[in-house]
Amino acid sequence: MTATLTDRRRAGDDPSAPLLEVDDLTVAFGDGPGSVRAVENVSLSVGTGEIYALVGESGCGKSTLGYSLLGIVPPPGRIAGGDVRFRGRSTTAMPKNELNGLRGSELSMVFQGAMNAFNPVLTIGTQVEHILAAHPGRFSSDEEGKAYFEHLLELVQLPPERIWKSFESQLSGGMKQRVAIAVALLLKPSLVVLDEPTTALDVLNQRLVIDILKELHRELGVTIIFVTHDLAVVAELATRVAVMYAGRLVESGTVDEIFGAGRRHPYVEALINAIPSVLDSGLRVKPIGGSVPNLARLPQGCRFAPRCSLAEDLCRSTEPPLVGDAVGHLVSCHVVNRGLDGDAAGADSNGTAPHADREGAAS
Ligand SMILES: Nc1ncnc2c1ncn2[C@@H]1O[C@H](COP(=O)(O)OP(=O)(O)OP(=O)(O)O)[C@@H](O)[C@H]1O
Repeated sequence: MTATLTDRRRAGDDPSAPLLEVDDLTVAFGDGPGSVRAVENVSLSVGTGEIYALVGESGCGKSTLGYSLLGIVPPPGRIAGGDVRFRGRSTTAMPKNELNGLRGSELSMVFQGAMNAFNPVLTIGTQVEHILAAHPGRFSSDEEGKAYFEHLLELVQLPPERIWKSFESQLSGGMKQRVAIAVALLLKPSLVVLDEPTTALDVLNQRLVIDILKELHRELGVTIIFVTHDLAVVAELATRVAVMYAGRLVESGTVDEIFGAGRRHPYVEALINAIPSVLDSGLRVKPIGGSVPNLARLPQGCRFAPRCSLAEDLCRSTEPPLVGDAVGHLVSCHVVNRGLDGDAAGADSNGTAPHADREGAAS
C-alpha cells in the first residue's frame, strides 16, 4: 500500500542526483525603489529522502522560499532571478499546466496556519473525494484512494472513520494540522514542504507532530522540507539545515555541523541560544538584541552586522560571501571564514577559529 523510496524513483533516475536544486534564486516583491528581495541569491540542494530545514526569524524569507519551490509565490511576488529544478527539470521555465500537474502529484505543501485550510461546509471525506476526483489516474479506483487516505490518518494517529465524517469545526487545532499533513501526502508526492508545522500547536501537540513526521518519513520515504524558526525542532527532525537571515543564506550544513562544536555563523549561534522550545529546558535562553532589518532599508555590508558583537569595519562595508569547507558546510561571515582560510588574524593561538567555543556571539 505505501510508496517506498524505490517506488518513488523514476526509471532512469540517477539515485545520487539531487531531487530538488535551487540555483541562485532571487524572489522580489514589487518593482522599483519600494521593491524588496525576500529571497536573494539562494542556492541549495535537497537529496531524495532527506529532511531539510529552512530556519530563521520571522521575515527572513523562509516561507517565500518554500512557496517558490512549488512555483506559488503570491503576487506581487515574482521569481526575479535564478532557477528551481525538480529531478533536473527547471520548474521556473516549465509550462504552467505542467507545473500544475507536478503540484499535488509530486510536490505538495502544508501551509502555515493549515489548520484553517479546510472548507468549513464540507466534511473532510468529501474534500478528499474532490481531490481524488481531480486526479483520476493516481489510484486504480476511488476506493483505493480512500483506503490510502485512511492509512495516512492512522499514521498521523487519528481515527479514520471519525475524521472522514467530520467537519473542520469538529476537530481540535492539533487534529486539523495532522489531517492537513495527511491530505498533503494523499497523492503520494515525492517532496512535501511544511511551513511551520509545529508553531501554532501546544507543547504536547508539537511533540506529537514531530514524532509523526519522523514516522511518516520512515514509513513513506517522502522527502521533507520544513520551514521553522525553532532550532530545537530542527535538531530533532532534520538531516540538513539552511539558515536564512534577511533573505540570504547565512549557513547551511548537516545537523551535526550546525549543532556540533564546529564553526558557526554568529546569527546561528545566537538563534541556538535564544529560542526556547518544548525540546529545551529554556534555561540557557538569551534573546537576540535588535531585530531583522526592513528588507527595503538593508544595512550596508553584512545584514547581521548591526546585531553582531563580532562585527568589524569590514562587516559594515562589505557583504560576506558564502564560503564552503571541504565537506560542504557553508558559512557567510567575514570573521568566521577568516579562520577557514587559514588567515592568522582569524585564528587563535591553537589555530582554531575564534568562534569555536563561543556562546552568544550576538549582542
Ligand atoms: N505578500 C507580500 N507582499 C509584499 N512583501 C512580502 C509579501 N510576503 C512577504 N513579503 C516580504 O518578504 C519578507 C519575508 O517574508 P516571509 O513570509 O517569506 O518570511 P518568513 O521568514 O517566512 O517569516 P514568517 O515566519 O513570519 O512567515 C517579508 O518581511 C516582506 O518584506
